[in-house]
Amino acid sequence: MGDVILQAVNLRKEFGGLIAVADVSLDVAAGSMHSIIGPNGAGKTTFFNLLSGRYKPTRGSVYFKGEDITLVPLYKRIHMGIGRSFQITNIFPNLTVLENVRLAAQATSDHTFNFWRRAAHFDHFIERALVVLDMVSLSEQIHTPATLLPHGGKRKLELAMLLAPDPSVLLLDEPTAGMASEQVPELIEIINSVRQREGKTIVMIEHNMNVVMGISDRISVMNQGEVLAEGTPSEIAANRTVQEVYLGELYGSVEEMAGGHG
Ligand SMILES: Nc1ncnc2c1ncn2[C@@H]1O[C@H](COP(=O)(O)OP(=O)(O)OP(=O)(O)O)[C@@H](O)[C@H]1O
Repeated sequence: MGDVILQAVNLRKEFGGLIAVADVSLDVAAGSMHSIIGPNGAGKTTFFNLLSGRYKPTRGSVYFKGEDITLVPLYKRIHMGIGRSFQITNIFPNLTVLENVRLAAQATSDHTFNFWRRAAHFDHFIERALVVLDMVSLSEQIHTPATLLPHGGKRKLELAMLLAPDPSVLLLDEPTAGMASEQVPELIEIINSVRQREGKTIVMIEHNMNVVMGISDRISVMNQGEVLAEGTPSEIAANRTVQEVYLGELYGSVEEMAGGHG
């Protein structure tokens, strides 16, 4: 395993009496694809919100490149290089694809604009936007208003907006959600090539098991706020406790159905 780039140590989040994340410790290796899976309500999104800085933990710590960032707010973490996926609702629908990505690059820039230097920076952001739009195969649609993109195109646009400021870690929350199954392989191919060609670290919540098993280096399985198991895809696939959690869910719903008829 390579150097640890992002680390959670005994991270906990309570909402009133509910423990959504229960003392989770997790190491993400630099350059790896680390997936987080688990049944609904397991605490995956809450855990992501603790990594991105959207939530402050009840206790525990987050380290990025060895630095304690537990109290660093979300916008500063983005500046440091932790990119959190944009939701489709963050896209400006009437702006073009290019303008959306240019704004995403610009929004996280450290430059304070001086009028005379502004034009030069503007060109720089457009150049960056064109590079990332090429990475996500949207070069042909740069002048299309975002609202006119099909759902799969909007997901690629989100990814481009996330990549625009050149983060070293990408937190992807269900990147294939809502996509038609025939569009999934292309997006996964893009995510994989971004990781390999750009050397990015990717932490991903994903429900599609084919995707998770196919591209992850490591998988952490969450259940009821805890990490139940962690390992390579083949280790996780062979793990009995993991099988029981997923099968348990299935049996639970079968029993409910049976109960409904009884
Ligand atoms: N802001 C909040 N306030 C109160 N409870 C919350 C909040 N966010 C999440 N929870 C609760 O915390 C638990 C974990 O939720 P979370 O959304 O993190 O799970 P998840 O694994 O991401 O689920 P899913 O796969 O359905 O998205 C759930 O019981 C949820 O109801």
